[in-house]
Amino acid sequence: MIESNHVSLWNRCLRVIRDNVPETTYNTWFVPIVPLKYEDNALTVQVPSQFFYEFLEDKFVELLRATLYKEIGEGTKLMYRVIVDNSSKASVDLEATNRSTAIPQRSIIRNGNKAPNTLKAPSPLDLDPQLNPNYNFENFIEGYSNKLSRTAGEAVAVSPAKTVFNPLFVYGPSGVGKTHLINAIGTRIKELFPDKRVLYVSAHLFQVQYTDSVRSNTINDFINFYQSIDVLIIDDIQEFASLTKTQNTFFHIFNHLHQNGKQLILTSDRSPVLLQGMEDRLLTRFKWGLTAELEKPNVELRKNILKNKIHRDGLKFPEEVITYIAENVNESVRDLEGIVISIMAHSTIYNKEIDLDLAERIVRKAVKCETKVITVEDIIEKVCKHFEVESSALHSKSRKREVVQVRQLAMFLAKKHTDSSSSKIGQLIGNRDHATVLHACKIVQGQFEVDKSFRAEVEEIETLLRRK
Ligand SMILES: Nc1ncnc2c1ncn2[C@@H]1O[C@H](COP(=O)(O)OP(=O)(O)OP(=O)(O)O)[C@@H](O)[C@H]1O
Repeated sequence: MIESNHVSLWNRCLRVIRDNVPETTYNTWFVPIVPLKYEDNALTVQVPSQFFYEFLEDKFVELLRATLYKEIGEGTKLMYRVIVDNSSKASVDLEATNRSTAIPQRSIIRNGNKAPNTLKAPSPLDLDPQLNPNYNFENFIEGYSNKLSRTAGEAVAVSPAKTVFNPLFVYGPSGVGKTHLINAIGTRIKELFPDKRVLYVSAHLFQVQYTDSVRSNTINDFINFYQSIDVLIIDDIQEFASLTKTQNTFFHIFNHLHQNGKQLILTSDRSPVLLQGMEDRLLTRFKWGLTAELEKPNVELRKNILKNKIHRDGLKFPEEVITYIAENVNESVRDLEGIVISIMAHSTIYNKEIDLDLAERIVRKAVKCETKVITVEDIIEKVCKHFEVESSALHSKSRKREVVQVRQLAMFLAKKHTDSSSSKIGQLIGNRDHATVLHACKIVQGQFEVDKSFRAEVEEIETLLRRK
């Protein structure tokens, strides 16, 4: 077999494949494959993304193997060149059917995000920063909801510990990109300053390491190790809540690093004001630098994130499908990504075009099964618990300010999250009439618009309401 005819070999294979899979599957998964070479009994093909490669390996490995054996010869190997970065066209080569061992190292780095196995300070080049390189600034799409955090993050990345953003405290609900952003900052710092000792660690892992070090009597090593870091990135700091000893140790590490001109980057699912169970001296320090909120992305940002993801994965979705998903999947970016994968899988397995109909069915199912039905009773319970007011007070005639405010908030949330009419809501909350409910909604809406910390409190209650 002459080596230059890889294109004609692949075309022969395509003819066989076309006869064996539905048309949409063929167009989606096989047309974008580009044959690159045939050498040493191996055909190398280029695929547009890691996702693409994994999908082929998962669903069509047998078909591909049988086709290659038939058209090219027994034992022919299939090699993939997987594009991992669309802009630079960076790629990795992988062998077919060897996925578990062949996945590029960069994509499994995070799975091995284990405790540094030596808590003695290794040199910067030996220290694995535990960053996820797939989370970088290039693929962190900017929008109104993340502009402040992103801009501050870029400033910190260029001049770690030299800006006033120290610590940089990023907070926001689940799935809005906190982990992505802080990894992007760490990765950029490592690119600009390879000698800096950068470390990403989840608060959970920090806590586990701390407990281990107490148990094994190596607490000094633990502290020394963390005090040797130049840029310490801790994710989900809210997990330290109520862990007094961990907080105490972290307090000393924080002070040491801050005093010695090192950068701290922290994330939390809520703002410092709402971090209950955290020592005041830590909370004060969290506010020394910049406290930046990552809000839920708006429709426009969701659309851009979707487009970017679809493009990076080498896929094609009609514009109206993208718009539909962006408008209807609005909780977290993670949900958007799940929907894309689901649509691709359905389209392939059931041989359906990717169209509005398919998207609607999948989104409806996903959104429905994740949405908990919220009742007026749930709302009363959560609101009363949050503000430490007896629910009996809500139903009483009390006109005490704090009771009135809690009652009004419960009415507002009931109007927003249930299908009950204003009269029904009034009846269930303090036996009031519908005009009182409408008035309450207006008052709360007004406060919601001007008072950021009130808004944060309400959002926290809403998160609890949605949780199953
Ligand atoms: N602006 C963005 N651009 C591109 N991708 C984004 C953006 N925001 C979030 N994502 C993607 O959404 C997914 C969830 O983001 P991430 O894990 O950073 O959220 P999080 O806020 O840390 O959530 P959690 O608190 O649950 O850990 C990731 O795959 C991330 O890449």
